[in-house]
Amino acid sequence: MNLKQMVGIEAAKHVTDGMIVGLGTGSTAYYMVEELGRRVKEEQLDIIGVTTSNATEQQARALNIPLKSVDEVSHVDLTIDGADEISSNFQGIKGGGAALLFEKIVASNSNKNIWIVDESKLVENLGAFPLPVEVIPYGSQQLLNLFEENELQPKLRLIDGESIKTDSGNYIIDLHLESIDDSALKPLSSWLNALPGVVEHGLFLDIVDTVIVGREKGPETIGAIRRG
Ligand SMILES: O=C(CO)[C@H](O)[C@H](O)COP(=O)(O)O
Repeated sequence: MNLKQMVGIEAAKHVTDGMIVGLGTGSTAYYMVEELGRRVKEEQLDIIGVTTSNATEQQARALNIPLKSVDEVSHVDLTIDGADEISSNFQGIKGGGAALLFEKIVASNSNKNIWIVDESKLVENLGAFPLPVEVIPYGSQQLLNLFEENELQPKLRLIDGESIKTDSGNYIIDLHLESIDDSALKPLSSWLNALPGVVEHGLFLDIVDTVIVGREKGPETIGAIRRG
């Protein structure tokens, strides 16, 4: 079993009958969704899933996990998702899979958030992983120019030479920050949120409660972290 599968299965143990569960996106969350699908089928686990991307929705539908949109539920009990980097203060970068907008909406409406990662995702300070910023196409060149002026080394994310489109039809600009001190995260988040054309960014601050880390010797659960 690989480390992503190990943490996916471990996290699924936190899901119990009657829960409304946010289903994350990515290669680690994939295993958690597979395990929930297995439990729905084999153990008649009674849950409602709220997906965070078209890809996860497709996977969950194929597994016959009952689904509702985030707008059809009163709350989400628990969301389980992957992450790209987690700092020593449990702040995170997400969006490597370009699903950050729906992921943040679902996470922000969840009573509890668990992130599942292999140990390579744990860092002292965020920033080695490029920070994704979701922007609407109109005016995106102006945002690229602004980020360039601010020495954030922006790169429009491309696939086969074309701008990738998120599930909402937006572009992703990746910022290359190298290392961001935790004290600079909130000002950076506020600055990005205030820019016209920016829809969302991949800084997930004070959101996670528990992290399950895949280590060679077995899964390790760390946290619980109180939201700020
Ligand atoms: O934020 C995400 C998608 O937008 C993913 O959760 C993140 O990129 C981690 O993915 P993986 O588990 O494949 O490493």
